[in-house]
Order: sequence, then structure tokens, then C-alpha cells
Amino acid sequence: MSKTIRIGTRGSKLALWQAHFTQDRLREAGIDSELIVIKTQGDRIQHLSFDKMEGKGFFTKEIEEALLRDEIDVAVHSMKDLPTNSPEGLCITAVSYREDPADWLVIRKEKADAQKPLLLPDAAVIGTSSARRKAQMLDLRPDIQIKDIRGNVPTRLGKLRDGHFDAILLAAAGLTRLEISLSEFEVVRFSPREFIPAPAQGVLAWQAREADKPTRRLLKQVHQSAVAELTNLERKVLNLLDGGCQMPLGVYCEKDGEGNFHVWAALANGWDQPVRRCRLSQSTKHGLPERVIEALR
Ligand SMILES: NCc1[nH]cc(CCC(=O)O)c1CC(=O)O
Repeated sequence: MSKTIRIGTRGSKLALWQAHFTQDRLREAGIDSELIVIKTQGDRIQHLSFDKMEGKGFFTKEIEEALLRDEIDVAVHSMKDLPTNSPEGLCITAVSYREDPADWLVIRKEKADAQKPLLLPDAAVIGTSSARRKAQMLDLRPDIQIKDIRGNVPTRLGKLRDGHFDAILLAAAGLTRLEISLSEFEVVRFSPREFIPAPAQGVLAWQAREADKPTRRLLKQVHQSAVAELTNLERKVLNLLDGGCQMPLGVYCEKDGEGNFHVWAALANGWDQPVRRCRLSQSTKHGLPERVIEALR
């Protein structure tokens, strides 16, 4: 018999889905757990665009602090929201399967224009607060207008429905996990090789105290090491650039049946600056992140 693992999570619908998913995986491994909901800066400050907020890790800081204070044993994060350097004393112990890593462009049906690229009318108003999505969208359609949008996934869809935007960009992972019907909208489902996702998009990270060996041993039972190999590569590129989740950087990695690694990356100096792209392949992962940085220069 092991003790009950305390899982710390944000309170949004998607975060709770992720926490329940964690509980299910642990239960399968015979491990009992309970949920502890924690509010973060990212949940409280919903009116500011991310580029107007200071620092990194808006969705993760308070949960990491609870972990350090021993109020929880495991923190569940969307891995893409997690800065590449864990605070002193904490580490990412395990990662989940990868949900579809793509971004989807969700368009109001009455605005969709089948004659135009990406089904967008001229000068379409696109809602996104992500510098990465802004830069890649402007690269594809320089005529569009960008407007910031905040709030959780259902809130954003509500704002689209209410006509504040012609289209918005969302992670396929969030929409799929919440089983949100998009039948009232037109949807452009980008390939992650074309519209490059955030490093580790679609993957959950399970964080624990470095010194808490019993919890870390339990988490290893649900760890997906093949996923970690790819997300570690993606996050290494972010780390080498000294970037956070507001950097206009997309990195996406696949490993093929022969064991070769393929990386697609896109980087801009700012959200309204030109996008530089690269696609690299090699048979080992060694030195690949460094080559990506070189190619994006
Ligand atoms: N930044 C918010 C956030 N963090 C994780 C997801 C979706 C799940 C994932 O990508 O793992 C989202 C919503 C979105 O980007 O549309």
C-alpha cells in the first residue's frame, strides 16, 4: 500500500480533464490519488495580452510553489506552458502520450470564403494571443488583422461565436480532449509540419520534488519515454534560444520507422516580423537542436 498522491492542477475545464486523466493512469498502476485545485496568475489576469505580462510560467508558478511547500506531490501541466528550466528542487519526472500536436483555425461559417487561401475573407480578424501563431498566420496571409484573445478554450469559442473575430487559432489537443463539437464552424486543420506547434504541444508533464523518490518512482510507471525523447528535443531548441512560451518559435519533431529524427521549426524576431523556417533530418538526435538554431539564424 502506498500513500495517496496529491495532484495539483488548475481549475479550468482542460486542466481538470488533464488531472482526471492523470488519476486514471495512476489508478491503472494501482496508485490512489486526490485532486487539489490551485489558481494561477494566468487564470486571474485574463484581460492582459501575454506580451504585457512580466516573466515566464503564468500558468505554472503557483502550482510549482505548492509543490515546493509540500502541499501537493505531483503537478500536472500542459508541457508547452512549462518553462524549460524547472525551479530548484523540482523536476519533470514523467510525460504523457501526445495528443494531436496541431493548431486548428476555427472560422465562423458566415465569414468563410471557399475561394480564398485558408478559407479566410480579405483582412479577416484573427483572434490569438500567441506570438508564434500571429507570426505564422501573417506569413500565410499578410492581409489579416490580429486581435488578442484570452480566456480558456470554451470562453474563446464563445467570443468567436459572438462575432468578436472572424476566426481564432486553438490547439487541436484542447478541442479534442474536451470533445468540443465544431460543427457550427469551418475548421482548417493544419499539419504540424506546415503550421509549427509550440515545443511539446499536446503533451502533459508530471512534475515532482526532486528529493521525493517514492513519488518519482510511481510516476515512472506512467511515463512515455518515446514521447519524452521528442519533446526533450523540441524544448532543447527553446532552451538554447533562451525563450519562453511567448517567443514566436515553433518546433516539431518526429521519429520515423527507421529511427531517423525529423524536425520542423519556425522563428521570427517578433510576432510582426518575417518567419524563418527550417526542416532537418538525421539518424541520431545528437547535435540536432544545435543544427536547428544554426539553420534558423
Ligand atoms: N496556452 C494555453 C494552452 N496550454 C495548453 C493548451 C492546449 C493543450 C496542449 O497544447 O497541450 C492551451 C490552449 C491552446 O493553446 O489553445
